[in-house]
Amino acid sequence: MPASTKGRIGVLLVNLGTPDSPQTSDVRRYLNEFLTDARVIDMPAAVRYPLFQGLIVPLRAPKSAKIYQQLWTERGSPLLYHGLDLQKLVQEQLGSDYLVAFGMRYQNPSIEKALNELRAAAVERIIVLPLFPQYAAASTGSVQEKVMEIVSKWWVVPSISFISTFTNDPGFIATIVELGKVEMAKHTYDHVVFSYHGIPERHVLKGSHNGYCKLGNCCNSYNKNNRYCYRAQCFETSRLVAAGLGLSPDQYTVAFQSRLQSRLRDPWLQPYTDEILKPMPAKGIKNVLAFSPAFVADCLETTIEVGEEFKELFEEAGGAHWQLVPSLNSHPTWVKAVVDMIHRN
Ligand SMILES: C=CC1=C(C)c2cc3[nH]c(cc4nc(cc5[nH]c(cc1n2)c(C)c5CCC(=O)O)C(CCC(=O)O)=C4C)c(C)c3C=C
Ligand SMILES: [Fe+2]
Ligand SMILES: [Fe+2]
Repeated sequence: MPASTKGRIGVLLVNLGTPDSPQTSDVRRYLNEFLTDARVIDMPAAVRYPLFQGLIVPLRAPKSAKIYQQLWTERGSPLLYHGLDLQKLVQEQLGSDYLVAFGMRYQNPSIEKALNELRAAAVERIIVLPLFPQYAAASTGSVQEKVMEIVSKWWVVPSISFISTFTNDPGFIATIVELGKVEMAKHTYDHVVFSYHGIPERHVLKGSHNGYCKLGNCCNSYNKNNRYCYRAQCFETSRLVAAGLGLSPDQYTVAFQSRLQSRLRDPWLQPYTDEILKPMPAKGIKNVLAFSPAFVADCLETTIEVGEEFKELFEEAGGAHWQLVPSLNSHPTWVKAVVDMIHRN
């Protein structure tokens, strides 16, 4: 019998990143790394570095640090500890044929450290799962570029595969539906808002396959031509979750948050969440259930922006009840969905 070359399969789970602490200096270091990434700020380096490292980050870091201080817990940043919990639970379910590592695109634990753990274990191949349900060049694409940059320097490069989108993954959708039903059992809602992290419209158009995507009705169906169109993916996730919750199209709105547009004067995906929620109470929509399906773990953009800032705006406009549905975090249905995605790969 020839000797078997079969080894463990490496799994790399990656999320975006977070500062090491909520102190301004750590937030500045994190934002400097994040906002000088050419996939996030797609300007020439000669403009990007002076504008962001020299001007925007120094102004933003103290304000962001205050928000991170609100978000921080005894276990640190939620994005980090939920990622580590997910890693542990997925490892337990996959068993010893697999080795699961966790890394962050920006700051710590770094992707390089996580990949080195897999390399030290001589894994047979590596499956990379960026924890962004909808593909965007600024999130998934950036993780892919970083992974390829690191492994391209290894003398021996094992087989590597990427799970680039899971926007319509049945287990992912089922978990959001389950979490939504828990909230709907506690309260009656007039309307549902799906609020996604925004990106500049330009980013969507740059990824348009043969000019298929024009930011119009083209994104209303999800097909082979717009598989990686961020806008079409956000609509697809929303449609599937709405179907799971038994909502008709007039019972929900898809919107986009977290724009940097005011400073860069660049249109981002619309409508903007903070703008659509203000007129709702005057139209009789007083109770809103909000989902954040671009994030698999609670973070600054969910807990603070959707859970607190939008709630405040909605109540100021006359709304009675604004409720954020928690993220998937380490929900058992989500852990199983990740395990299933790995097995299918
Ligand atoms: C869901 C995927 C994400 C995409 C796409 C994305 C694009 C993108 N983001 C910025 C600017 C900022 N994002 C910030 C925080 C942040 N972004 C994501 C995810 C995506 N970003 C997450 C998960 C988080 C939260 C991190 C946490 O620790 O909780 C921030 C920092 C927060 C702040 O200072 O307000 C900025 C800035 C751009 C410009 C962009 C695409 C072009
Ligand atoms: Fe972001
Ligand atoms: Fe599109």
